[in-house]
Amino acid sequence: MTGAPRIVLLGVSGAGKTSAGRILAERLGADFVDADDLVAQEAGAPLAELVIARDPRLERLRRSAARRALARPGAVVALGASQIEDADTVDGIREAKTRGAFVVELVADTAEVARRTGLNRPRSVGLGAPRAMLTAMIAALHERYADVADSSVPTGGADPALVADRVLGECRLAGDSPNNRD
Ligand SMILES: Nc1ncnc2c1ncn2[C@@H]1O[C@H](COP(=O)(O)OP(=O)(O)O)[C@@H](O)[C@H]1O
Ligand SMILES: O=C(O)C1=C[C@@H](OP(=O)(O)O)[C@@H](O)[C@H](O)C1
Ligand SMILES: [Mg+2]
Repeated sequence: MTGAPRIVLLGVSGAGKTSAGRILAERLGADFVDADDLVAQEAGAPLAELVIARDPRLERLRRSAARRALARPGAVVALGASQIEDADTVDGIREAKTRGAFVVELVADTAEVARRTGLNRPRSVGLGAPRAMLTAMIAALHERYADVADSSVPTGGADPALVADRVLGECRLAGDSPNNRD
């Protein structure tokens, strides 16, 4: 088709974008591009290190990584959770949609995200109310994802392979035939 990714996955950290994205790409015989990996490659350092150090290059690196990922024809692309807060990246997602990309939000609730990311273990209360903050963060990001996504897929109680099936099902319902596209 037109130089756009086939599928763009959005969702909070722990929604399962990377896990389901790899499976989807394998099923479609497509490349999987995780924007976070492009950042790490470009910076020559693991992303977590850059985040913890509040590296001043991070915003620019993440923006350009999102643009490069969104320019990969036929790929399955995962963006980092908070990249939806960057206006240029949202423009890039909307442009990719006009070129044929199908955008899906993977949805996971607080309990699921907490379990998957290890935040459900006992921890210091000195941080305030991490569970309430996580819930608020998930709700705020969901508003933004929903604003650009063509579809959303629940991930609770479903393993990544089933999540990948559901994403493909949504593509087909929307009239897209990812297995048949070149
Ligand atoms: N559908 C799922 N069910 C249960 N655990 C999952 C699921 N998807 C991902 N996970 C687990 O949750 C964690 C975060 O998954 P990941 O794919 O890295 O999410 P994201 O890229 O959205 O942050 C990993 O430990 C992964 O094994
Ligand atoms: O966008 C974010 O806030 C981040 C998302 C994480 O990736 P996932 O969304 O794949 O978990 C990881 O890049 C980093 O810890 C920061
Ligand atoms: Mg990821």
